Amino acid sequence: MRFSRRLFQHFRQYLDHYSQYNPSPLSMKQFIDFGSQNACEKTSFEFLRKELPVRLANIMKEINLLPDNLLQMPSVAMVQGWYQLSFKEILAYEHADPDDAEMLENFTERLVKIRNRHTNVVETMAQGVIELKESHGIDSNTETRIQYFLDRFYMSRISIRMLINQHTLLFGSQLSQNTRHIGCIDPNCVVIDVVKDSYENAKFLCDQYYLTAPEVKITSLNATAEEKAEQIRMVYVPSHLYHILFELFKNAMRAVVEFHNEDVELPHLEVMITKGVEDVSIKMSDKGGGIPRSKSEMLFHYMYSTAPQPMRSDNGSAPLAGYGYGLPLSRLYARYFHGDLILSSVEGCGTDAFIYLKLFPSEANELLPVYNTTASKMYHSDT
Ligand SMILES: O=C(O)CCCOc1c(F)cc(-c2c(C(=O)NCc3ccc(C(=O)O)cc3)noc2-c2cc(Cl)c(O)cc2O)cc1F
Repeated sequence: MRFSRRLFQHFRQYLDHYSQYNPSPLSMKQFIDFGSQNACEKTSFEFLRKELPVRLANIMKEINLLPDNLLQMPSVAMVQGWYQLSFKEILAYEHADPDDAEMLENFTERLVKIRNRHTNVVETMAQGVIELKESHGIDSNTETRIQYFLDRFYMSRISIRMLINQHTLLFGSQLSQNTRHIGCIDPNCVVIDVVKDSYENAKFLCDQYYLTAPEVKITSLNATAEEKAEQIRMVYVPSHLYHILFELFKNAMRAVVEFHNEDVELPHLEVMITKGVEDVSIKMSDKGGGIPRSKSEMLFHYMYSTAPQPMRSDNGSAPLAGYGYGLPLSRLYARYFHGDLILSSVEGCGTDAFIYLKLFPSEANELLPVYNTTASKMYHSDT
């Protein structure tokens, strides 16, 4: 027992040490500049062996502040265990020799194992919230604290996976098929291509579930007229943009089909892509009947969407409704590089969803949660 207590104290010292540092946000410009000029694996390693433990420690301190009855849920305890193990595995490289090529290869392989370990964190945490709801119930104060935590926890996870993906794609053994991309970043992401791709896949699911789906009309407006409107490009992570658009298309299609379930003709969706001076904006409009203003904020609640959804895949077809985390997570992806996702619904008519993205890579900075006294007070406030 003495040995494990000493190890536990040792672990807590490391956790306290690394959580004292603030995470260092990188900008999209730093990601592409580092990755495009013959990236140096040693430099990346020396950055990550400090920054990954800092980001892990910052969010692990917040996990430890969660209400005890949530922390005791089996699923939450499992996620906490994954974080503790991954934290320890990266600490093992704290004093490694950066000039040791074999060690660098081993480090990259270890990052892949860590990324795989954390694949199902979102679903597992959602299961933990359901376990808490079923065993203890969730009062509004607890709900507010869980909402605050999950937004920060999932933003932290997005940022850690971004760092791991960049390193493993730039230096890992599976060389990226697309030489144009810098890690998971496309420096010339053609926005309309991602819109069409996400629409087609959402339409496939909608057709499968409802045997019908609305068409889409896409228009582009290029306020800066130096290039043709239809080729609005930007530096972005296509998989992030796809995740946001796919979720919004699923929701819009569901609203339109369910609101017009008797009608033969479905009103089409409209997507407007606009390139301004600072922003690339994507507006998605539907005539799905909209949602009351009193309910629209709840769409971003993690708790609200864990209520049984009418759209579960009871007939075995892929659900249009997941854990309901789709929209809150999509807003985190939009906000991750200082963009945003805003819903504007008109009850009885339809819903507009606005995606705002930073056009300049130098302004697209990571938005990272920082563990500090303000944050910790959020977990103690009983107001
Ligand atoms: O579980 C998941 O993953 C999907 C979780 C999400 O599932 C939803 C979903 F796809 C679509 C809607 C919905 C409704 C609706 O449903 N209106 C009918 C009603 C009227 C009153 C009330 C009420 O009083 O409570 C509720 C609904 N109207 O507009 C939208 C709508 C929502 C979003 Cl986020 C969007 O991007 C586009 C939209 O057209 C609501 C969802 F919730």
